[in-house]
Amino acid sequence: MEIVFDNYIVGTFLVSLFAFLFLFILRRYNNNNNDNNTRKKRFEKGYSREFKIQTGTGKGECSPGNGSGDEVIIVGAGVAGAALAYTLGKDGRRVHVIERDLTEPDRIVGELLQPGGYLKLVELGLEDCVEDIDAQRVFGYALFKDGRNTKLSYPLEKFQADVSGRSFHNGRLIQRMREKAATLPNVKLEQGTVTSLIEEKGTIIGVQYKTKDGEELRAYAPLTIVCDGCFSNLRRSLCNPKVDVPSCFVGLVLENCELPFSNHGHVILADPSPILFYPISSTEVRCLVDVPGKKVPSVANGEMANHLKTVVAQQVPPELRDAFIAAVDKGNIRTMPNRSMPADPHPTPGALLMGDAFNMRHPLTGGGMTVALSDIVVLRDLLRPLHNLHDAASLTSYLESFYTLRKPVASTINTLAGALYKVFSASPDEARKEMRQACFDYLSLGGIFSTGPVALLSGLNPRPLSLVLHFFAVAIYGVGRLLLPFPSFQRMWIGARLISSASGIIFPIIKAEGVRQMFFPATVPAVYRAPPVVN
Ligand SMILES: Cc1cc2nc3c(=O)[nH]c(=O)nc-3n(C[C@H](O)[C@H](O)[C@H](O)COP(=O)(O)OP(=O)(O)OC[C@H]3O[C@@H](n4cnc5c(N)ncnc54)[C@H](O)[C@@H]3O)c2cc1C
Repeated sequence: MEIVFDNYIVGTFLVSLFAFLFLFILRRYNNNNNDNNTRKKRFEKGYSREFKIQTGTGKGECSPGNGSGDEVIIVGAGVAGAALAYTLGKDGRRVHVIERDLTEPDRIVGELLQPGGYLKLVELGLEDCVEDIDAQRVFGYALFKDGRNTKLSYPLEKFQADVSGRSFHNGRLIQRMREKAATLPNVKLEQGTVTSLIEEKGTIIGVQYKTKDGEELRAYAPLTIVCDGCFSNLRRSLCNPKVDVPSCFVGLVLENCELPFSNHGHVILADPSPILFYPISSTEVRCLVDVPGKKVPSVANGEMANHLKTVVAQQVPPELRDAFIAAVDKGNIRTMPNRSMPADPHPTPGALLMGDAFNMRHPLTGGGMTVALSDIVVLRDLLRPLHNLHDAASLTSYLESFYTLRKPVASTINTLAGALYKVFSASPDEARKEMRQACFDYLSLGGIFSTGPVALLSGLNPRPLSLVLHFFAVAIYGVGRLLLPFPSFQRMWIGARLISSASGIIFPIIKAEGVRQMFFPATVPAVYRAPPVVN
């Protein structure tokens, strides 16, 4: 008995020591990151550049190989395509955008832009697109679990006053970006549906598309960028699409209600999976209810309304319950599959994928637009020194660096989205229950324990290593709570399973992101490739 008791004390001591060392390293690491951010900001302050806008022909068609027409074709003018069209157009490129439907989209996606994404809008000169659309400022999140709640603020202290998240009607943002792109004389925005990519000797030389009037046309350019979104039917030849649909979101709009924490996103750790609320205008609150699996109860036959009223409503914070039920009764219930797809490109001469056509993650953390905008900044900087895009093979080889340079932002946001969705979902497994509770309590500790993860989620501190450290700090925090003050064999067993389950959650996502690109980008030779020299 005495030996067992001694082992408990030694075990407890070792776990506490390990946890202390882990948290100590984490704090040191974060301090270093803060210093780096300050240096980066100073650099950015001193960095300004003027753009020369070339006026082009704006003509949609040119013959293949003829250098006088469009330089870039963009397929799709959603968040990624519209922002990219403006960005490349502003840099003087002759851009031809082909969008299936130029009317204002009405969807339940892309309604909360993280502050990191807002900073990218500023870098692209598109920040005015969130003005005059009744966008709401977002300063952080409120997390709810079992009647308790905790407020997690974005660490915005070091940024200019306008920097924060923004939430809005997605269609309004897209329409503003399309209008802004279309003001550039060298950007042609056309309504049409691209039906295929035109390939010649392994190089994409343009697209075939159907106009609004049903006319079949072809357009040619040395570079085609496919931004046709999550349902892309053009990506197949440009990547290896491994699409997973872990769940669906059911969307409602709540009217005339006040959120418990104004100007904050609300995440309810419900059973079986999270419910989100955030403002999308000065009078409307979006609610997204996660339903695990690919199938949702039928909206048409009333099963969905019944599910929302009998299973979901009781888990909604009391302040929002009446508005929630009124929204269900109003009947405008929308659904959307939540897709995730790691980036796995086949570098193809003459073509690139961007936005959701290229890479998707669970939308729980609202990271998709931030990744798309960040990718556009990376691509813009790579393309800027190039006067001519006609040498497709050299261009493809040079642009391979894009896949590594995008990783700090993309892999941090992608990994966090996948991991948090799993941790925040209810499970009958004791170890997963402990992990979920530990995550809530860890974030509630405040200080670095909340600002660290929130900075990762918001795209303000996109560092994969910091993400892994916080993730395992949560796991160790969970194990420490199980073992202190007196561990039992059963609790030690749950603790071991908690660590194993945490590893089982995060390591497959990291593997899909690419360990080398994520943690050792400097060892990837492609990042050192110089721009091709073109006569
Ligand atoms: C339920 C849900 C909620 C989300 N919430 C958020 C959030 O709050 N915050 C966030 O940052 N991200 C969110 N996302 C992700 C975000 O919506 C996407 O990352 C973002 O919209 C990607 O932009 P995109 O331009 O790639 O695709 P889209 O914005 O979907 O644009 C694709 C465009 O291509 C056009 N198109 C398609 N096919 C063709 C064709 N053949 N020819 C011509 N045009 C074509 C379409 O009409 C469309 O305009 C959410 C996703 C889902 C599923």
